[in-house]
Amino acid sequence: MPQTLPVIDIADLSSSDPVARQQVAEKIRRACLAHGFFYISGHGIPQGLIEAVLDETRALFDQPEAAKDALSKALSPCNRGYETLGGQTLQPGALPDRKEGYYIGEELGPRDPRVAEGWFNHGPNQWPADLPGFRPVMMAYFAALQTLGATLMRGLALSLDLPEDHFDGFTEQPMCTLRLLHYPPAQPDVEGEMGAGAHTDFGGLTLLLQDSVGGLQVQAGDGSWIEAPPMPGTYVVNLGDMIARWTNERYRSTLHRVINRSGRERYSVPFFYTGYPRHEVACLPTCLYAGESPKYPPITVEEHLRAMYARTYQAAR
Ligand SMILES: O=C(O)CCC(=O)C(=O)O
Ligand SMILES: [Fe+2]
Repeated sequence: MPQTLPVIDIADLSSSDPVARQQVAEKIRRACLAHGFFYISGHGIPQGLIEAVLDETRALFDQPEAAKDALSKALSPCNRGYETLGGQTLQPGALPDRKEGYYIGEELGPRDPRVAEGWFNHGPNQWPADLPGFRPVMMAYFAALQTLGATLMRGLALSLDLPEDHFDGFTEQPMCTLRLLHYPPAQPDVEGEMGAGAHTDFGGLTLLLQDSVGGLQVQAGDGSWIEAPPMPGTYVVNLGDMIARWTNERYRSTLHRVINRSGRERYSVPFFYTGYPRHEVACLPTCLYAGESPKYPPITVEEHLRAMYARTYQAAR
């Protein structure tokens, strides 16, 4: 029997009944201990909005190369905009990833104090001039996923035997990144090339929307790769490195990769819930058992994120 990832209906995380919330948290706990990856249903994001996001994503990547290059993230002081095919190498030592991407964050003007102070990745987005629906759709989706991320962080707190509001300092003014991705079909003659090389996610939670093509794989404890196929109406949720730091690796930040062997174009939209940049991430007392010591020193969200960007965007080889 191949291993599969669980589907958790999270609707009851918004219930007024604390017992119902705790029951969802128990399922989250089990999934986090097992794989650090699970599907969620009952998330409340309207299907129409999801389809609009995928439509606008396809339309963006269908634009001529020159139009996409005009939106290059190299032109942005805060890493927003277009990233060309092969622009990132997620797996150290592997070939550059066979994907192109687009980064969107909270829309912040120059007067925002965080922008004025030069906080990492804070500032305005770049928007495609010829796609009028793109900006409103992406902003509506961004806001909806930010709320969903905060709901999940409350469930995560409960799953760790912490008060539900434990992560409120992290979910206030959170930094989040919406990333649009396009994976052309794998080239059969290029050995070792992947759509996204094996990596763990940097931040807190990732909420992944994928189209119907498939190709995401998650590493199990025994080193084998589990398929995470598309399931309509769900998101794939995974834990990033900051959760592994918080929990002293009790909860895992699991390796995953994408190989698009379908022969078709694949589109996916991960949403990275990264959290309040000045928040300090240190080992949680409920995750440190007698005789253990923390595996990681405390770090702020921003310090951690800067280090991770430096690693995957080092000079192209
Ligand atoms: O496209 C996917 O399914 C996964 C993308 C991913 O892992 C990432 O962007 O971190
Ligand atoms: Fe990832």
